[in-house]
Amino acid sequence: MQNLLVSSQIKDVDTYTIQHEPIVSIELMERAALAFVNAFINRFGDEEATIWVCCGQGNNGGDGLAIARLLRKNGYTKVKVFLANYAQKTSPDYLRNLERLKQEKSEIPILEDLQALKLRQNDIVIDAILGSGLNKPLSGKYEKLAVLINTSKSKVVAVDVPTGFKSEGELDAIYNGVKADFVISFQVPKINFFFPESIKAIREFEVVSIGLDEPYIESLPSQWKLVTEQFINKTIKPRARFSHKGTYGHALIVAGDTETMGAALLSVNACLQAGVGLVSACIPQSGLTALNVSLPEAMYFNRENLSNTDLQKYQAIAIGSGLGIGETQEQLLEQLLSKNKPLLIDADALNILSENKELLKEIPAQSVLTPHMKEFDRLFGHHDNWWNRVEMAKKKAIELELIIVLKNQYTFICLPTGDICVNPTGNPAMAQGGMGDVLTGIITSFLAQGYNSSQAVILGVYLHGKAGDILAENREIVTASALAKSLPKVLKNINSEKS
Ligand SMILES: NC(=O)C1=CN([C@@H]2O[C@H](COP(=O)(O)OP(=O)(O)OC[C@H]3O[C@@H](n4cnc5c(N)ncnc54)[C@H](OP(=O)(O)O)[C@@H]3O)[C@@H](O)[C@H]2O)[C@@H](O)CC1
Ligand SMILES: Nc1ncnc2c1ncn2[C@@H]1O[C@H](COP(=O)(O)OP(=O)(O)O)[C@@H](O)[C@H]1O
Repeated sequence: MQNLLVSSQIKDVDTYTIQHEPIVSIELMERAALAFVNAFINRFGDEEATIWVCCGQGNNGGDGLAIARLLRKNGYTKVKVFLANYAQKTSPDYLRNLERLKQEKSEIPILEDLQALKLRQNDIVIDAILGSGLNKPLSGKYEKLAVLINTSKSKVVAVDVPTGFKSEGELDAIYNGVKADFVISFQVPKINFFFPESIKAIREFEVVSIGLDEPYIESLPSQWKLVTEQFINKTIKPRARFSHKGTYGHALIVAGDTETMGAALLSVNACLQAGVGLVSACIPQSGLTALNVSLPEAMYFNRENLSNTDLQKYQAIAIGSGLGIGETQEQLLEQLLSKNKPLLIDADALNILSENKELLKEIPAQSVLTPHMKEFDRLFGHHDNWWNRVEMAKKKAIELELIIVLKNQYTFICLPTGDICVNPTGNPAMAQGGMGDVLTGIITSFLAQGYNSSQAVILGVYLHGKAGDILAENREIVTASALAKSLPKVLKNINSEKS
């Protein structure tokens, strides 16, 4: 896991690195500019393009000046600098870079008049006006400049963060900052990059290291964590010698209704593909033939027997995928809750909880809820923005001692400890019905295999997205069935890389 930091903490890391490396601040700025330029060249290799580097007067502007100089040095002959000198204050490193640019007679035109900023279709704007130092909404000349950049047809590449974009905290409904096609951000992704509202400001982003002190970053208190591949590799266990089906647990999945039997089958199949030892499908009798034909490995569990069966033999129990809503389903949920065993609660079972909120406190500790945005709001109230929604998920996870998996492009996993783990895998090719049912099956599988709740959820969400990413490399759409089918190979690749 990697700590995600708020802007004030990033400043703190900056200061720490300068003192302890040691390195002078202007050299750190040079390092940031160089990291930006390398990533930029990698992506936008056209040395003939006209590049307008728009610079404010803080350190973001200082980066811009150094970037302009380094691009010129790398063969980009049509670099121009535009100074947005609208502020009273200037940063010392900005001034040093400005002096250097002037002294070196670098042949880079330095413009200050807005009229001179004639942006054309194939030009590139490097946005170094305001970075993570943003401390109030954009207005006046800054806003006018943002409008000019946004209405041009030029490609926009932002340094660290787009001008006017808040790195953390609630994002306003209306965004008036620079809209970047690409952001090259320093050292850590900013928390707000992961919220859907960021689409108004950022099309794509990349994070480049600038050599800030990593152990110090990890030592800082932050409840925001990014799930990393290293964490997954460390956590996942390969299949052991002499192991047998009993080693990998028995899962019970309570799911399906006449019209949504497919959801149950998807979930049960994913549970098998993710490696469970045994799985029993507690589905309506009308689904029995479909189950036997499509998933002969699975067993059937008659719903009539749920109330009088000892469920101790199941290492994991999930309820909800395609379950439907009604008195029978409500009774099933209540019967399971009364067993006082952690559950994974998804889809319609969440909707039943929304209609019967008194049941929330009956959910056993360490249970997992996997709502998408609408299911979450039905449960815990309407939210105008994602920042508040995630804050509420964190609060409820602590209060109810649950793991709340708030699903989206970047899924937020809120743990009872208060930690919010952001999952980086997954992509829009996966935006199709049934994908959540597959996720439920995968997490249930890992729970049955003996991972603790947090591990099972983090592994499940990450690998679900990873499988989707691998498939999306050569297809536009990834179906839920295709994703489930690919899981054994994804798991094999991870375990082979480890050994
Ligand atoms: N460790 C790292 O990651 C490194 C980061 N580096 C770089 O530093 C950047 C951060 O630099 P920074 O702190 O100087 O802030 P920056 O964004 O340039 O502007 C601050 C000034 O803008 C002003 N201001 C704010 N909001 C405003 C508004 N809405 N409208 C108008 N004015 C507004 C505010 O003025 P004030 O209101 O306080 O008078 C303040 O003085 C970071 O993004 C990265 O590019 C690298 O160089 C090296 C290592
Ligand atoms: N654009 C996307 N990028 C990444 N993951 C996505 C995207 N769209 C959907 N998903 C994933 O697909 C799943 C959808 O869940 P859900 O809405 O419950 O699906 P369903 O109820 O149809 O099974 C979630 O895990 C979500 O993270």
